[in-house]
Amino acid sequence: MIEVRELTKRYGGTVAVDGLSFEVRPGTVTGFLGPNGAGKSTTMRVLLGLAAASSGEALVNGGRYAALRRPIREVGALLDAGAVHGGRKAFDHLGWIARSNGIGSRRVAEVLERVGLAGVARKRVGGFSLGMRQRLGIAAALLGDPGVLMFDEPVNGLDPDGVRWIRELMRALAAEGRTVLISSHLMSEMELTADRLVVIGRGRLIADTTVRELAARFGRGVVVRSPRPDDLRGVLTAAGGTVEEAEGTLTVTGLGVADIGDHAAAHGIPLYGMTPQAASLEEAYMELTAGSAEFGAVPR
Ligand SMILES: Nc1ncnc2c1ncn2[C@@H]1O[C@H](COP(=O)(O)OP(=O)(O)OP(=O)(O)O)[C@@H](O)[C@H]1O
Repeated sequence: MIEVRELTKRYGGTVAVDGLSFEVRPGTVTGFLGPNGAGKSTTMRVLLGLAAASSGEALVNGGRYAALRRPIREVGALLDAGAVHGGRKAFDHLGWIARSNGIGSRRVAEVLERVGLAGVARKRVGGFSLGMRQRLGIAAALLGDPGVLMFDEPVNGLDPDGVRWIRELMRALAAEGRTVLISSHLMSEMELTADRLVVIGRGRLIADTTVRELAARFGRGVVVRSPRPDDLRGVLTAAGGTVEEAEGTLTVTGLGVADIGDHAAAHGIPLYGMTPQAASLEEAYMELTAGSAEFGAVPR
């Protein structure tokens, strides 16, 4: 697991991270959200041993890493997908990392397959699109089959298919029991990907919560259409949502889009559509990070 306790990181006069505390548990995807310069990358870099804490702790599986001594069987990370030697072929790039960590080439083929790059394994990375580089970076993170994974802005620059692919991969990695921390600017993306949300601004914790809790506190409801509105209403009410009905259209508060989809699917109730709640959560996020809203940390 990942534990950040009262972490502060200063660069000269700049306080990049300011007394930050949060935890990421195994089997969950935690979305790490905050505007540019909020301190997300710095926090990950300290967790990975690439920068030293000024004070406080940033622990992975209870330990601290020294620079370049991070065991890739324990923790994998994608920090800067662009920073790959363009002259190398994808297979050789990963093969080199694998060899220096005593990992066989069979695993290289496996991770290339998992990220959908098996077909271009022998192509030079220099010709890869940003999306392909993100996939390659993720493959490198997965090489050691680690239990803890950190991805810094993995959806940056990806098209909708790429974004969907990342979302499914993150969910699958958490379902395998891994601890996943993923940073993003986009609440709309995290809403569908993350179980928990850690929102920071100016290096400080703003909210440590769930998508559901945030939707319940700030959401203006999700408009849902279904051929079986009465059944759906029963299911969503039992799940803790508040449902209002008007002319066969339900407005649900207290549950996020992903929750509603899951509950409907579990009961075999078809949905015609959900008006994306993302806009209202995005607004909530903007309010939060603008410092104009208060949000207490939610007990686990
Ligand atoms: N190596 C460094 N030297 C000096 N200042 C730094 C360094 N790294 C980060 N900072 C500063 O620390 C603050 C936090 O930056 P950080 O990159 O961690 O934020 P971020 O949330 O990851 O932002 P972004 O979304 O833009 O990547 C910023 O003010 C940044 O300028």
